[in-house]
Amino acid sequence: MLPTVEDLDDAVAHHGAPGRNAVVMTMGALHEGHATLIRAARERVGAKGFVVVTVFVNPLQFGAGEDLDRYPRTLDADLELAFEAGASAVFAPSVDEVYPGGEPQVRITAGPMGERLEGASRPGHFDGMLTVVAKLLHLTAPDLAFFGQKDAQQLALIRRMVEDLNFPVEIVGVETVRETDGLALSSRNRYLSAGERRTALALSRALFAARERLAAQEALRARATALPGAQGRAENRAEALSRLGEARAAADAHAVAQAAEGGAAGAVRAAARAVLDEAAKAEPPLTLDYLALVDPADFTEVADGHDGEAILAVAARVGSTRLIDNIPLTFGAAK
Ligand SMILES: Nc1ncnc2c1ncn2[C@@H]1O[C@H](COP(=O)(O)OP(=O)(O)OP(=O)(O)O)[C@@H](O)[C@H]1O
Ligand SMILES: CC(C)(CO)[C@@H](O)C(=O)[O-]
Ligand code: BAL
Repeated sequence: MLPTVEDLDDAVAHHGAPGRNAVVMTMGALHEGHATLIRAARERVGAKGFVVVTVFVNPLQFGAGEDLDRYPRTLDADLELAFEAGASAVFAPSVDEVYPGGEPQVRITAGPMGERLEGASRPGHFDGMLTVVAKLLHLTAPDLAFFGQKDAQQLALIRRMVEDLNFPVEIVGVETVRETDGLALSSRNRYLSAGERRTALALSRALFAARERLAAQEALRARATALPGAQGRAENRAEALSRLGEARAAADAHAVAQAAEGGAAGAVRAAARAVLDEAAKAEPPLTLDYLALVDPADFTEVADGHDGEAILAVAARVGSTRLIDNIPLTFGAAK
C-alpha cells in the first residue's frame, strides 16, 4: 500500500513496465465491479505489467449536503480485493497528500457536456472529478486507464479531456457489472435497507424494459420494411401489413408507422418511464431525478428519428441514497 506520492513515484520507477502501466481509479469500498476493472487491466498488461489501483474519496467532486462524510471507507478490505484481482500496488493517499496547498486554485472545466444530466444535478461535480483524474493520471503516468461504463457520462468526459488536452493515455471502458437480479453494483448500494433495495431494482428494470421495447420496435420495422409495397413512407408499410389481413399487424399499424419513421425513441423512453412511475408509488418510493436518452458523444437528448448509438441513463433517489444506471442502445440496427 502506497500512502504518499513519493512512495508511488518510487514504485513506478522501480516496478513500472514501460508500455504496460495501467491505472484503475476508485473511491474505495471496492466491489466486484472494481474487481472486474482490475482484472481487465491485468489482462491487458499481462503478468509483467504494472497495475496501480488508486483509492481516494475526492472532496472536490462532492457538493454541499452530499455524502462525503458518510461515504464508506474500508481500506483493509479494499487492499485484499485489489491484490486478489491482480493489482500490483494500491495508492491510497490522504486529502493533504493530494491537495497539499488546500483546494486547488486551477481546475479542469468539464464544459457543456459536464453541465448536463449528472452535471445539472450535481453542480461542480464533473470539474472536481476531472481535476482529480488529471492529477492521478500525472501521478501514476499510465499507458492505459480503466473506467466503468456505469458512470457513462464520467467516462465520456474523461475521454474528451484526454483527447482535448492530449493526455498520453488510452482510456478503456468496461461494461457495467450487475447483481444477478439486475442491480448495478455500486459502493452506494451499501446504504440501502432491504426495502430500499427492492425499490431500487426499478432502475435496472426500467432500462431492461426499454431495451426490450426497442428490440420489438426494431423487429416490427424489419418486418414492415420487408413487405411488398411497403417501400417509401411509413404509412405504406402499415397499410401493407393491414392489407395482408393480419389482425395483429393491423393493430400494430400505428406502432409500425412509428417504428419505421424512427419514433422508437419515444417508445423506449415511455417503456422505461412506466416502470419508474410504478416505483414512485412503491413503499419506500423511488424519486426520479432524470431519465434521458442521449447521444453518447455529448449527452444531449436524441431526436425522435435517431439512428445509431444512444445511452439511456437514469438517476433516482431511494430514501437518502442517490443511484445512477444506464444502458447502451442501438437504434436502426434492423434497417
Ligand atoms: N457496477 C460497475 N460495473 C463496472 N464498473 C463500475 C461499477 N461500479 C463502479 N464502477 C467503476 O469503478 C470506478 C470507480 O468507481 P467508484 O469508486 O465511484 O465506485 P461506485 O461503485 O461507482 O461508487 P459510487 O456508489 O460512489 O458511485 C469507476 O470507473 C466506476 O465507473
Ligand atoms: C474517477 C474517480 C475515482 C475520481 O474520483 C471517481 O469519480 C469514481 O470512482 O468514479
Ligand atoms: N462513481 C462516481 C463518483 C461519484 O459519485 O462521486
